[in-house]
Amino acid sequence: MNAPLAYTAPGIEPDVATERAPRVPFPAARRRAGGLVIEHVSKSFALKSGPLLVLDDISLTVEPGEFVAIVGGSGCGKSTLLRLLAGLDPDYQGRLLHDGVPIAGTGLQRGLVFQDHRLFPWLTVEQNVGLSFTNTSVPEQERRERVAAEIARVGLDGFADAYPHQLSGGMSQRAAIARALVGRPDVLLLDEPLGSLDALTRLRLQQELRRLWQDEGITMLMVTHDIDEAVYLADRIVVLEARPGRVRRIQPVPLPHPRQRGQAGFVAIRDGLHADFA
Ligand SMILES: Nc1ncnc2c1ncn2[C@@H]1O[C@H](COP(=O)(O)OP(=O)(O)OP(=O)(O)O)[C@@H](O)[C@H]1O
Repeated sequence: MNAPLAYTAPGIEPDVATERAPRVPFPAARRRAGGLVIEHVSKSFALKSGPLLVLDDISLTVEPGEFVAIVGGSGCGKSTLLRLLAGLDPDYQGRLLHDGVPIAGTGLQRGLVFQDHRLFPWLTVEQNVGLSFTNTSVPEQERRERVAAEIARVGLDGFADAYPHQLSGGMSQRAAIARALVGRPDVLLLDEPLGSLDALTRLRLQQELRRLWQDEGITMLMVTHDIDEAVYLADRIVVLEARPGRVRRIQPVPLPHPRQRGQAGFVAIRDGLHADFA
């Protein structure tokens, strides 16, 4: 079912838990959904000293099922752009469309994962994941089944009743990913989701994100500071420049998966991107 994994660093073991996890594919119709259009989007914040232009005329089309990474220096507006796409901030100029429909507010069809897991400490993994159903009409029985399936998908079987303080950093991020997946999104918006993890956990979760993307065809839009991670995962890498945030260039990554970090094509793209920030 899954493509064989490439373990690109010594010491990385196959993730047995997720390898064995039952796959509950999302409905096939979802696989043709998840297109995003960012059209001439600008965003300013009102500061005491005057307006701060953070995003300046950003345009980008993300195809359904595409994996796009966004890289750029600190403060160039990466998180701001993701918040707009999530529907968390309606105050911007331009147009944002999800499958042709203007984005207005948050919704289960766009899952959001942050750098910090943002799990509620007083709720179990199961309860945290189930929170996505708040204010929805999904029946109780279906909620329970979908929560259990997503917990299994991210390899947290046996931890449904655990509290966040009983989880490692990587496990907490898996729970956060399960919470985003339980709504069966066609787009995942990932804001540095692996940024707080140790290097080995990070490599493993990169593999799992790739597998999730390949299995489910979810559109992925991921902000990352890690150029290596962007080249490992993305179809295209959007390089933003700062003050104000603008698209400097878009780097395609036409390499087959699973990608080998030592491969000449990989190294050439990575080095080219590093030069952008030299
Ligand atoms: N709510 C806000 N009010 C005022 N300014 C803000 C607000 N949110 C973000 N900013 C400013 O907008 C700019 C872009 O912030 P943003 O968090 O989007 O950048 P980023 O590229 O994600 O940065 P980093 O890589 O450091 O996380 C920064 O100058 C920040 O100070």
